Amino acid sequence: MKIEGRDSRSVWIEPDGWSVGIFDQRRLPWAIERLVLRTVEDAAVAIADMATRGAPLIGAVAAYGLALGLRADPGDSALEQAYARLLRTRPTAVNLRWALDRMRRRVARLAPDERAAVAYAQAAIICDEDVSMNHAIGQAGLPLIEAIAARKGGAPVNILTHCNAGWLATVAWGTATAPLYLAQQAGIAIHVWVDETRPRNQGALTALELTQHGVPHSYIVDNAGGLLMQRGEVDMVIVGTDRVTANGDVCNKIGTYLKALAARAHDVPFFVALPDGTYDPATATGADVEIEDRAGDEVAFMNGADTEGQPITVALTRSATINPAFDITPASLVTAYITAKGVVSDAGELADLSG
Ligand SMILES: CSC[C@@H](O)[C@@H](O)C(=O)COP(=O)(O)O
Repeated sequence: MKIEGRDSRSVWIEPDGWSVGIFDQRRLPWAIERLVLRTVEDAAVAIADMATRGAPLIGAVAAYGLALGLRADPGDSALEQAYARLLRTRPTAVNLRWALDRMRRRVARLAPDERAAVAYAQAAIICDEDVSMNHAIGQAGLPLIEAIAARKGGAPVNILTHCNAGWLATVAWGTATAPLYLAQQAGIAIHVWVDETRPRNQGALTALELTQHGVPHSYIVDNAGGLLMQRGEVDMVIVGTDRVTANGDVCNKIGTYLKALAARAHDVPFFVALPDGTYDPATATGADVEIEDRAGDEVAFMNGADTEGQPITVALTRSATINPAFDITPASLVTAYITAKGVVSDAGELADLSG
């Protein structure tokens, strides 16, 4: 994504050759601030506080977090401690465990003095794969948009997305957004409905990305989607996911389920962009996924910026709050999963692809 006119990934190695850079997503889109991670703890805090976020990016930053830990202490017990610390940062996105398991498998059998260099190389591979996988998801999803565009005779294809499953949730391209960027490159007229996504307003990140890339879009409150579908103003929904279980249930940002219900009621196709690290065949159904309960203050207070871009907090309520961060969309409401290997319509096909 272009940030300050330069193509940037969402995680990178700093010029010193070992510390890890990320954007502080708590400050976006109002301020472009970078954070430098130098320890396992820095990486863990950045993930838990959502300075960095989005299932694939959490996995990538955790991978570098493990490399940072091994640089400081490559011994067996330090490896296990770093693994455990990073794993307990956030419970729902399976990419975290997927990346950490992959890292640990790669380094555990090595002599301690070889581990840090191999860990950095492995984290870089995870990042590069994320970029190519998202591009492949884009290519797989493009014909879905082309088909609707052909039916509409050149009128813009209206695509609704929820949360941020974009460049800033991945290393680059995004999952749900990759088909949109490729459609734009192919000259197809699109318009994106961007859900605000309370309480952390990830829609503002999606809107920032679409602005940077010149993709026409409108930022809408979470509850506008139903009316828009009822009026025939949504041609398709594409969302990302934090985990797809063996039966095809989709765990994603809170509010996704309501969009899927509305889409089914109005015959709007509902697609889930699914990279490899987000598929969890070891978990049977969505009911088996731990849904992250975040602090109620995220609901009671809203962080943003004033008209000058200075940070402000708005108090909304003194009432009790609960803040489940994700929900489960049953497989029965999913039209198809857009994977890097193609578009598949059910859990059986997903299992065949990954096997
Ligand atoms: C490609 S990102 C897919 C999901 O991780 C995304 O939709 C989402 O729910 C992000 O949640 P977040 O709480 O911001 O980490």
